[in-house]
Amino acid sequence: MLRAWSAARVRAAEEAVMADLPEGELMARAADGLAEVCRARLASSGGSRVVVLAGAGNNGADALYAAVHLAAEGFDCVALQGDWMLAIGDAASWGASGVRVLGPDDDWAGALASAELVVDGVLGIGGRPGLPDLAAQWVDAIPDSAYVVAVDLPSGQDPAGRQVSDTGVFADETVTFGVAKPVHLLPASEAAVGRLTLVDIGLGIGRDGDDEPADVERLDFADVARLWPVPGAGDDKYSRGVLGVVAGGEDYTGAPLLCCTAAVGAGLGMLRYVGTPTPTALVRAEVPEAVHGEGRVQAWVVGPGLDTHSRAAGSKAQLDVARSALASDLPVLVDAGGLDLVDGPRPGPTLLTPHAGELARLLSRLSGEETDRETVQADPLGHARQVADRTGATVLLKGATTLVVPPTTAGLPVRSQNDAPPWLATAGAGDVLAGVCGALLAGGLSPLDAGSLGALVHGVAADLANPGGPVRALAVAHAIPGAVAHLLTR
Ligand SMILES: NC(=O)C1=CN([C@@H]2O[C@H](COP(=O)(O)OP(=O)(O)OC[C@H]3O[C@@H](n4cnc5c(N)ncnc54)[C@H](O)[C@@H]3O)[C@@H](O)[C@H]2O)[C@@H](O)CC1
Ligand SMILES: Nc1ncnc2c1ncn2[C@@H]1O[C@H](COP(=O)(O)OP(=O)(O)O)[C@@H](O)[C@H]1O
Ligand SMILES: [K+]
Repeated sequence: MLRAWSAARVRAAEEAVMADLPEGELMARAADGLAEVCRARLASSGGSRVVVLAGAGNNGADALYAAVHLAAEGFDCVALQGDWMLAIGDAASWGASGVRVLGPDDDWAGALASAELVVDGVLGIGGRPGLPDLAAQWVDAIPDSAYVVAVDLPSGQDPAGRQVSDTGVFADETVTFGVAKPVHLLPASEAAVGRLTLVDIGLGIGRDGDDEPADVERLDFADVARLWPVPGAGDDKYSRGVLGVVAGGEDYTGAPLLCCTAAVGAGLGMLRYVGTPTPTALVRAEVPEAVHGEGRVQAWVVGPGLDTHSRAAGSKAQLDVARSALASDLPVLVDAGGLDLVDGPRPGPTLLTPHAGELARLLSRLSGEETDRETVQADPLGHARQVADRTGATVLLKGATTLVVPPTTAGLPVRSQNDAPPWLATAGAGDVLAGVCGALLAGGLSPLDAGSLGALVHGVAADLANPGGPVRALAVAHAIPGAVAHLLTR
């Protein structure tokens, strides 16, 4: 599992460690690690010209110290300085160490034009989203052919990973110190990070065996084996978990098929389906494992393809089951149409699985203030958190990066999963996700684990279904059993 800590917690950890270290030791470790990565990238590309973008803070100092190492080894190192003082040293002192510093009136554009490696040390965890004007000009002038290494984080991006910035650096690689930060994992900024490389500087957080909750977590493949409910010899279908699915209607007949196919494929003890006549006939034909009608279950999925306003035959009875599931103290996953039935906290563990448009609609209704999809996408974490806090539910916000956000009072980390190819952005993929996560809830997982593990497996299944090419949702559903086996036995 990759874990990220907020800037405030990283600073506190740095201060604690620095109290026992000689002055400058932590920065020296950071600069050594950064120089090592730069050296390796230059060796593999055969490049020799390095340009450092030097900001006014310690981030700039890290980059400059790394450049001193590289200059001593014969690389041609130039640093760009704006109309600001440097945190450590000045043009003359860095020049004496082999790093030529160019100011705003020097030919910095010429230096950048021939750069083979650019080290972005404009802003680190002390940065606010956005860049000073001159730094934005530097970034615009970086040639496409240069390899861009961001120090700690891509400058201009929000260290907290909340706000999208349109003037930030987009790095090929980010070298971060001690532990990852939210900027590296959250959807507003992670696309700017590139390859993430961690350099150990001896911070007291994030060590193996340290179970202090992080701020943001990302499950990796090893976590599947740790968390997936694998049956033992003593299990039977009831002990493994029964999932009730209330989905579909006379209009949307495909969603329940996708959801039920994925749920049984994820390894359920049993599935009970509650629908109107047409999807019921389809589920009977296509998912012979399912039993029909209400009965005892360990968890519910309510909502894929559900039209809460339908007056078609069977709709009222189906809706009554949906409402009683929501009123029960069982775990419930609420998706799509089912989200219209959510008006506040409910008794049992709850996982809401909206996409950005559904989240905006739900939040507008709950708060009485109109919010739209674009507003949600500009701060996905903040809006998911608002819905989590208003409902007491864990909110899984779907997207290229899927967030799983518990309510603040739970004191749990946010999970952020980025396992899916963009091909997964296809109709019905959300119904498949609901089935997988529902199966995990029925297997006894918490909403946080079920949501994040389900998103990971869903993404891997999309890849395995047709590596590198298009996938339809049904193919993703059919790929779930293979994806689980692949991840459990790798
Ligand atoms: N604390 C330490 O001893 C260590 C810090 N390290 C480095 O230090 C960095 C943090 O250093 P700092 O706290 O100096 O922070 P930064 O280097 O991020 O610089 C922050 C400065 O930039 C200004 N600023 C912030 N956002 C701006 C914007 N959008 N436009 C213009 N100016 C802006 C701030 O007012 C502040 O003066 C880390 O990211 C890391 O690179 C490492 O050397 C490891 C050890
Ligand atoms: N660009 C993308 N890259 C990877 N996965 C994506 C991308 N866009 C959407 N997804 C995933 O595809 C699925 C789409 O679900 P959803 O929007 O509910 O569709 P539907 O309602 O048609 O089933 C979600 O799991 C989401 O995380
Ligand atoms: K930086």
